[in-house]
Amino acid sequence: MAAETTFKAGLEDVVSNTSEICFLDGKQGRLLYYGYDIHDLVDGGASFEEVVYLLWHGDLPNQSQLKAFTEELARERALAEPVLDLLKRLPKDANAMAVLRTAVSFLGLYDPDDGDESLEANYRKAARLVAKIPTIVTSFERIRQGLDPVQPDPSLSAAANFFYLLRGTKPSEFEEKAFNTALILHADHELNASTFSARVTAGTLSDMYSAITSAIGTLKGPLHGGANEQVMRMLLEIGEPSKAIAWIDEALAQKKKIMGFGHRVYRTEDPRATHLRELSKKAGELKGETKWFEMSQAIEKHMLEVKGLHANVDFYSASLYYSLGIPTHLYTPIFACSRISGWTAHVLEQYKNNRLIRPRAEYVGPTDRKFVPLSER
Ligand SMILES: CC(=O)SCCNC(=O)CCNC(=O)[C@H](O)C(C)(C)COP(=O)(O)OP(=O)(O)OC[C@H]1O[C@@H](n2cnc3c(N)ncnc32)[C@H](O)[C@@H]1OP(=O)(O)O
Ligand SMILES: O=C([O-])CC(=O)C(=O)O
Repeated sequence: MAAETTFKAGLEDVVSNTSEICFLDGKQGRLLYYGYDIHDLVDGGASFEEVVYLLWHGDLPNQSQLKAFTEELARERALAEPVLDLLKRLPKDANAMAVLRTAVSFLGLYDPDDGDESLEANYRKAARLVAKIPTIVTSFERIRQGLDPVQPDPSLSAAANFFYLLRGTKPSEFEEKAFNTALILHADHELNASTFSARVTAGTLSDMYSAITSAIGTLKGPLHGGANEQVMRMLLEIGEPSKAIAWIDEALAQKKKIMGFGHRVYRTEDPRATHLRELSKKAGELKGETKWFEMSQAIEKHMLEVKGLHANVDFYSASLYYSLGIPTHLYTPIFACSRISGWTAHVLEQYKNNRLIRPRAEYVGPTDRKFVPLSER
């Protein structure tokens, strides 16, 4: 029924709220966090911690603000015993995003501010989530491998801590820098599906943990954050750069989507892919195994030629993480380790200026049917 609705499939180009956090220009390929171009943040040597602060407060921190914030994150990284116990009890072969979704929901029950919906309490909850999500991801991975979780090292950055918690050893300078860049690049992206679902949940004035649990479930899907794992599985299945074009052509002939390509908003190069391509190349060279980068480059060139589609953020992050030695099933959880900063920024913004988010559906089902009692059917 046409009624008073305007239908846009997938809410394409529909503007749902105003926001100060992230500016996205899909035609020019520009991405700004609170007015700062991501290229300047990355090339200028910002840390992920500075970017999280920026997304929450609208300004970069000065030195004492950054020190206090870094110390707050360091204090919050460890997991309480019940959360570690839960991780130990979960099936070892469980999907890592399903584990994260379950653990974050559970974590909310132990938050000292649970039930306090003041803005101050929500900032504290956000800091706990940013600090603890990487610890959940890495602790479960170690438990799965039959290893004991590692205690976070308060002297390490967010990027370095991830490797330390995963391997029990500190990363190289390149690993820390590359991972810090990846964390910055994935931090926020306007009203992507997972952020939108976080805002929808927050818009009912439900709590921060409920909003983030919704977001994690949404990021998990292969059309969104789950694509980075699918990209690596594709590269591994192809096996050799020389086989890439035939593999892609065959998949396209079968009307399959090639993971890591296309975007709802970008019509040009995804500005994040520019950095991730460079890092993937460097990581492959340092490892002495450049074939994943070469294969990725061949696929990227071909997809642009035959489909006019550009690589998105998930494409080169896959070969980068592979060259850094990170297990493939952790790629989407890593996305969450970064995007938690954007999700929480948007939830805080939603709380500050809330209106229930409730779109309409255009009804296309039958009407005016006559009820027939069960005995007559
Ligand atoms: C962090 C992120 O979420 S980035 C996105 C990660 N997701 C992926 O990489 C998965 C692969 N990509 C896709 O599925 C899509 O490009 C999306 C989901 C990202 C965007 O989807 P939409 O804006 O809805 O575009 P839609 O899926 O309608 O595609 C438009 C056309 O391009 C084609 N197309 C889009 N992406 C691809 C792709 N990756 N491979 C092949 N064809 C594609 C579609 O088949 C469609 O063609 P048609 O008009 O002939 O039917
Ligand atoms: O914006 C989107 O639709 C998807 C995306 O690139 C992201 O979440 O980083």
